[in-house]
Amino acid sequence: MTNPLIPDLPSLQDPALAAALQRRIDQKTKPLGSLGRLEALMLRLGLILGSEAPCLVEPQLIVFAGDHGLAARGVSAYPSDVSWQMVENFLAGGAAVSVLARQHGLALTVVDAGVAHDFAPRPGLVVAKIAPGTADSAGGPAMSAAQCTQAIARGREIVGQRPGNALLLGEMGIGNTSAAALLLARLAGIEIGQCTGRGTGLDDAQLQRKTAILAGVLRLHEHAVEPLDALAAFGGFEIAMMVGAVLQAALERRVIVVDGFISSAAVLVAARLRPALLERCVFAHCSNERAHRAMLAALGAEPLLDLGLRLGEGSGAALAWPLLQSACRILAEMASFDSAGVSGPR
Ligand SMILES: Cc1cc2ncn([C@H]3O[C@H](COP(=O)(O)O)[C@@H](O)[C@H]3O)c2cc1C
Ligand SMILES: O=C(O)c1cccnc1
Repeated sequence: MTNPLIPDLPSLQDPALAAALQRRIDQKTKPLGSLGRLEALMLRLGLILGSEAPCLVEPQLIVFAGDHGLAARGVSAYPSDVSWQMVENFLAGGAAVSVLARQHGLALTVVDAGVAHDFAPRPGLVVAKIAPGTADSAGGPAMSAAQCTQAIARGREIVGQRPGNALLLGEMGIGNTSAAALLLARLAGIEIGQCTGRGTGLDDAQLQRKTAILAGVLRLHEHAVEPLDALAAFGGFEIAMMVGAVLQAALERRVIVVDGFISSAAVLVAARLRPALLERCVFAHCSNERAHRAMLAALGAEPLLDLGLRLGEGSGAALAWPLLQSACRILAEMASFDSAGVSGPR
């Protein structure tokens, strides 16, 4: 059904372009298939950007930040204040993602999607606050349907206002591995015990408690089965804004670089609404958060890296970025057997 909030996405399948790309890859001066998964990445980037020699321009790394009412129940190893403190750290240039964005020439934008703190305006910060944190999803929906719609619309606007043809997703929000686990359980039908992980570093007893709390939240919202209902029930504002951001990026045929467990949960929601979104995604890495592998499997995704990261912020997306650049450079610059006068296979 057409819904102005959730744009229709045509499939990018293009057998002629796919064949041309594959031919180009196979004619490079290397044994057939020897660049492994980088070759699949070349194919994907070519199809997304609609070119045999795709070129990545003005990549945007956007970190969406929000607080979670559920965090007051002790589902994270850290206090909610860390959300706003880390936003300050991102803007001051001291966080992991700040360093990596600088290193790789990624434009970094931090979005206050709903942090329980007021920030002084400054460059690099977009205040798009829906509310100062979601409501406690153990007592009712994390957000109203109207707030959910507003968050998706703002996520779309923020991407639409920015240049470039690549979006790297990042997030910050104490308690957000809980929201992501709940979305995975509901939208992929996976038992909550399998979806719940240690997040910022819970011990065994704390993990057990978190699982019991999340099981209760799932029961409370047993009727929230549609993607947008589940998103409103479980939150958070940063996840809802990422849903809007990826939909807009997909509509504009940008490459979407997905980070860890939480940004994958946003992609899961968006993909349940518009499955063709997945054709536009590159999954940067498999995080160490327990259920990320299961989430990637539910998305049919093959991540590029497996570094045992469990940070979020877009750090994994930024680390994978040079692989995307290499894939494009190889397509554009590497010689063919013909052009280099190298003999092909016997
Ligand atoms: C200092 C610090 C920096 C972070 N940067 C990202 N996260 C990550 O941890 C949070 C999710 O884990 P949980 O659900 O257990 O709260 C998110 O904010 C995520 O981005 C951080 C967490 C901390 C403590
Ligand atoms: O996979 C992630 O992105 C992640 C995992 C744990 C904590 N924060 C983020």
